[in-house]
Amino acid sequence: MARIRLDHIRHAYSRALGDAGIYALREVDHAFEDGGAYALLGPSGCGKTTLLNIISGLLTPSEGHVHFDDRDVTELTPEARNIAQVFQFPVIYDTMTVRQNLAFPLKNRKVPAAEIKTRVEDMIRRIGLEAKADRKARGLTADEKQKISLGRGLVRSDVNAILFDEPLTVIDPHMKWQLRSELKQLHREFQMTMVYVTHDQTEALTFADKVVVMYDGEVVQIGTPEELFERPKHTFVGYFIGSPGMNVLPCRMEGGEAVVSDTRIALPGSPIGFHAGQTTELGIRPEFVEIVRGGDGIPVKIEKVEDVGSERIVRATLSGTRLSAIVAEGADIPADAAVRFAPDALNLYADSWLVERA
Ligand SMILES: Nc1ncnc2c1ncn2[C@@H]1O[C@H](COP(=O)(O)OP(=O)(O)OP(=O)(O)O)[C@@H](O)[C@H]1O
Repeated sequence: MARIRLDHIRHAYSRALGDAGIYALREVDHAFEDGGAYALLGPSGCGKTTLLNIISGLLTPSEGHVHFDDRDVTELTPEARNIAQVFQFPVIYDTMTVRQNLAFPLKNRKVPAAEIKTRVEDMIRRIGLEAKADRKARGLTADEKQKISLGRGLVRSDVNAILFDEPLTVIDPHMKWQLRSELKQLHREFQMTMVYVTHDQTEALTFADKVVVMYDGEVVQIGTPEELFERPKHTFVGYFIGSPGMNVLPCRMEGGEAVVSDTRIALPGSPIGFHAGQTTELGIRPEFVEIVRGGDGIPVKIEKVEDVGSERIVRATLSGTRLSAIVAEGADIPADAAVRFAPDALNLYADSWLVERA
């Protein structure tokens, strides 16, 4: 396994696009530590696949360098980089059996026969295909074929990293959870460097120790699921992670306090590093918005209340800005409602970036 360092990577898909300033990756400067489980998370088109293909060697970046440990691999082919890759759709040999498919990458690398047998049998069990081990892949379902693909990626122990590009898209929803747990287990046992691309936050947050959130060709935050939830570095992260996402309320700053709709809100600590002229916003997660009687907080207009199991989501507007609150089932929602915010859960943003506090 290896530490993967992306050194000032930029990528445009053609010279003309680059000349026009259209970059699929605008600037990525980041390291994936050896043995880490990372998810690359972001909306469609933000550059996740581009970044993954630059790591694997399917693409050469327009600018910057890729290092595996101390070695510059920017110009090396995927084979020479010794990477295992699992794509969205199965990449397997249809005429081989499940067992042969799994053994193939090991035979290719001249692994001793006894070791191949042990590894292949272990992998067959992990992907739950014991009953079909001697069946040709051709007759299997899309779901089962993708499990073989996953198995082929995971069966080798000598790879520098394993890269997954939305690998569970074709998997039946009830199997997704099981396979994700299996991946996590394998990571715990063998500490492989894994990079997992997804646009699904549940998938990212349950798989990864560190989530790399991408937006518009850039990495906007790298953090643990808790860090992304509690201190989103960019309003996009707050909005994208969580359900519903973080509320973002326009505010103006006066004497160190935020003013939202004529109500002054004291912020914990003193904001540092922002200056007058920047657009300021307050971020607050719906979990930390309390619904109170009018007069006890900032007045809001309740638009809708949704029941979601043991809690309710209150959709409201505050001076025209949409705001959500999560309240307990059976909690009082007065007609003349107002909101209060948990002070420690407030984050201030300037031009969409988190303002640190002293
Ligand atoms: N071969 C290509 N030629 C030109 N532009 C491309 C090419 N492949 C991707 N792009 C563009 O590069 C940007 C990033 O695409 P990329 O596929 O990396 O995003 P993504 O985050 O993986 O999206 P998705 O989740 O939809 O796969 C997009 O604007 C896309 O249209």
